[in-house]
Amino acid sequence: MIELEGLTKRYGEKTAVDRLTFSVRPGVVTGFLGPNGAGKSTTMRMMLGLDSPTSGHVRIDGKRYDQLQEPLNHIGALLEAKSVHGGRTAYNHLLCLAQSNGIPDRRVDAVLDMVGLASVAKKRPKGFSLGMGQRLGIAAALLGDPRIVMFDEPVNGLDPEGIHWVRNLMQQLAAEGRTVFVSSHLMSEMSVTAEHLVVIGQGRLMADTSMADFIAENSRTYVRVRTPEPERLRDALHATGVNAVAADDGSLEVDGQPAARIGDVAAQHRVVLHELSPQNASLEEAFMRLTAESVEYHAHTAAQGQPSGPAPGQPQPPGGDRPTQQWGTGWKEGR
Ligand SMILES: Nc1ncnc2c1ncn2[C@@H]1O[C@H](COP(=O)(O)OP(=O)(O)OP(=O)(O)O)[C@@H](O)[C@H]1O
Repeated sequence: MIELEGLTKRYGEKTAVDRLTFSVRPGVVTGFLGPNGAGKSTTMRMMLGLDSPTSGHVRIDGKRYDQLQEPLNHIGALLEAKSVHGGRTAYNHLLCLAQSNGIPDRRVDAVLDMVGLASVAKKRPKGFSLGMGQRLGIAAALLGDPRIVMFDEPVNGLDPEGIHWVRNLMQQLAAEGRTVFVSSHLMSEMSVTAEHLVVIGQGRLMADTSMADFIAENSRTYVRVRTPEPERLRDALHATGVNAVAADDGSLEVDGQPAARIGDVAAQHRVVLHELSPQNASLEEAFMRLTAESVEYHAHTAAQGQPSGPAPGQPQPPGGDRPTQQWGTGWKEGR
């Protein structure tokens, strides 16, 4: 179990992490989400004792990180910018870590096997691809067979097979009853990996909930209807108290009604349907809707100084009552 209580970190005037209180439970994968600069890495560094809180605290199995006797046996972590001694082979890198943490040497072969790097164990990581480096970082995190694992952007640089492997690994670790805490900017991946979510924005807690509830609470679900006779269907629906709104692409959108009811009304009035499809919101839409107001860095159009919104081909903001003028592509100044 990881427990945060009022965790706060200030850098001068800047409050990077602002009174965060939440727990990460064992047995499920918990996703950690937030726009760029939200404070995720700072939070994770404080969990590992790499940064000290300005106030508040983090407990790992009831203790501060620096009070853990053999920390790698409790918590294994992959942080974004993993530094690996370039001169040592992958095997020796892990062996040094094992020996300095009281971990049996045989764990080195076990984790190299587990992450698929056994064949390059005698090679130096400086020649590794980004994906191989990530696998080596994951191997190091698993070395002490810890009950808690924490991954910051674990699929960064991995190919589809690698991403699939990380997903299965995290789910397997959680199924074994471990605590798995993972940050990622890849929403589609997160949505199929994590069961629980912690979302922060500008250092503050915005959500601590199940994936299903998060999507349901922060998104709009509706039924899209296509018909050659939209006016007639709209009137027919209206007569039964159902409101259908015409979308720009000529389809009708109906909120808060099951598709079957719309289909029944269409059949009663002999209106031909070309499409009748429930639209379930994605994690990406829900995340962007919730965090729209807390995005710290926005892309601006040079001419108007206005946020540019999603790039062509990127998801569009869902409709709704939250302001969408602050949508940005999330790039970060100075990074
Ligand atoms: N050492 C530091 N000194 C000053 N400010 C810092 C320092 N580290 C982080 N910050 C600031 O704290 C805020 C949170 O940064 P952090 O890296 O934790 O965010 P993040 O959610 O991990 O972002 P990203 O998704 O871009 O990795 C940012 O505004 C960042 O500029």
